[in-house]
Amino acid sequence: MARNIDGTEISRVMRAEMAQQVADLQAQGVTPGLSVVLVGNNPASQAYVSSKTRACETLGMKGQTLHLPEDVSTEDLFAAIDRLNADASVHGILVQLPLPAHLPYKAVLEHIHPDKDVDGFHPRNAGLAFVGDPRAFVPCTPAGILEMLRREDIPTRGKHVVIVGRSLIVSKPLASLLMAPGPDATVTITHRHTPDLASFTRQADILIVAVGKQNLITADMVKPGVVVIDVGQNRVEDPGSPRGYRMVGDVDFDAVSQVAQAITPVPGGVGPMTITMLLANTIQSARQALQARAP
Ligand SMILES: Nc1nc2c(c(=O)[nH]1)N[C@@H](CN(C=O)c1ccc(C(=O)N[C@@H](CCC(=O)O)C(=O)O)cc1)CN2
Repeated sequence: MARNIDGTEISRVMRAEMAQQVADLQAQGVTPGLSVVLVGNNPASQAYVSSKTRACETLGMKGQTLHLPEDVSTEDLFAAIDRLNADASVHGILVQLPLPAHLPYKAVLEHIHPDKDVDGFHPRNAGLAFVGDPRAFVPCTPAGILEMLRREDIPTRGKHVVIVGRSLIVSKPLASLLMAPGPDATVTITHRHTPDLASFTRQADILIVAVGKQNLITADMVKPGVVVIDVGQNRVEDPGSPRGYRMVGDVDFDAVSQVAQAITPVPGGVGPMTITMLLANTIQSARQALQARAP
């Protein structure tokens, strides 16, 4: 039976460490500030955004939401981002995704000043992360997965990591981080056009699944002793639960737990780590702003 990798508990420990880092910055006259831009009324996005600003406040950071209407124009959104780019009290800016279809999301993400891009989605940060430059803001979900593996003493050196999914915000940065010196993993990326997916997933020492499809990975698709990281966030109707739905990942958790060595649950695995790493990136940004101010 697999042991659970508890992202909520790892986050609790990390956030306690970060509260001290925030206090140290405040003693030097800087309170790390995060601004989250939310466009429209997507209920899941609203929930994630309020988790982010609440988490900031719990640590003594400033967390604010800029809520714009669903039909905001690209020009008005750019103008709002410009104001945040110019505001010295704002160290981190993020635009909550997904955006309404009329907005050009890549151009929007590129509009955020790279020094405040705590999501790490700006091409400058993606490039810096790709070449292993420590100034890069690393996207929060990949950074959180690496931190979980490190804190759980799960070795990556020489291990075969198979990633299912090829997204720009999770899989691609994760692959480059894992194959870098330090983690030293051998990485395979698979995606929807990979024939015979199971022939790849069965080779994995560490299997990372980031697709958004419930029960994509079943017990017969993994080898005994694998470590499974489930990035999926899928809503399943459940009239018996208080919200009328529950969250599940991409992995058939109960069945795969019988075979795996360790596994992240959904909820309570990768999700909380995403927000924790966002706090870490905002603190890093505030520190860099302070250093830039020094004579
Ligand atoms: N600008 C961004 N947009 C989006 C990102 C992102 O990193 N930056 N990621 C996702 C959403 N997301 C954060 O924004 C996020 C998703 C899920 C969780 C989480 O903790 N999930 C819980 C379950 C939630 C529930 O029960 O409703 C869990 O897994 O325990 C955190 C953050 C897309 N957009």
